[in-house]
Amino acid sequence: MQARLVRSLLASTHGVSEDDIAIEVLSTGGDRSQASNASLSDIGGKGLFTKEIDDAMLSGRVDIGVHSSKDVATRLPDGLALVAFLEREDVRDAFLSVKVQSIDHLAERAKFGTSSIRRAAQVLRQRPDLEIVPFRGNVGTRLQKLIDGVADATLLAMAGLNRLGEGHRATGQLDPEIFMPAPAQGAIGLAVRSDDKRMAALVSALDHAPTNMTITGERAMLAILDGSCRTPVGALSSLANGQLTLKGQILSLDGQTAFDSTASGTDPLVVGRAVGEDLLKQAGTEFLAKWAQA
Ligand SMILES: NCc1[nH]cc(CCC(=O)O)c1CC(=O)O
Repeated sequence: MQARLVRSLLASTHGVSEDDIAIEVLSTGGDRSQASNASLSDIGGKGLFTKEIDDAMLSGRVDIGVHSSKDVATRLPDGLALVAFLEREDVRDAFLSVKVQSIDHLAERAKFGTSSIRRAAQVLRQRPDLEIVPFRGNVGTRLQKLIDGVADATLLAMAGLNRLGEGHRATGQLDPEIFMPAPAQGAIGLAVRSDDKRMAALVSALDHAPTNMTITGERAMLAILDGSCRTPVGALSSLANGQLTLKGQILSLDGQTAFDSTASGTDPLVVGRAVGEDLLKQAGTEFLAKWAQA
């Protein structure tokens, strides 16, 4: 579990005992709605996986929020701040099937299980014939659904599988240039109360600077798109010589139309905003209105 990793890093970095750091496990709306067939954006979108943790932080019950960065809204509730990111894991999505080795090998009109509008659009872009079926639940439930034939294949974040020790369940990994990961996928983010300087200092010591740069860029891109765009979004970052190169993509829900943009630079906020603005400009208001999630 990711909170245990954070506790062990905090203890070793600051020379304190793990026993002095208590873990409070809070179930969020996103965890509870796992049996539902609704897509995440139907249930409550961003904030769904963080609300209970945000509330516990604001009330002072907990001091550090441990999140999957991709589940954290681009604007945190007032009084909270993301101050550190652990080294990013594998950013790719994994392909899982008990029948075939890759998307290309799926039979005509096979059932593809995903409740993610990004994954559905990306899959349909490659294979418009496939039937997308809602697919939720924990990893074990999803694997059982594949065995039961509820779907012929699905996609999951490689990072999530690895953290559960289930990386071997992946049939393969998707090319992230084609199946662009969700912005901020694969990185654990740590939040503190904005006025808690002491906790911010303790937590910031765990920050992995290159990860911080890529996540900051991707979240800046998403912040631009969030306001005016409810279509699927993908992002892919790379770092070289202190320069961030960020590729972004937005897609129509049916995957038939996609817009891509790339920018590079040393300031991730500038790079991220540039990619976001360019995507909005390319897509135009008509596209954005047509493919807005209801
Ligand atoms: N939407 C749920 C969610 N939030 C973060 C991860 C994976 C771990 C990560 O990206 O850090 C997942 C599961 C998935 O997309 O397969």
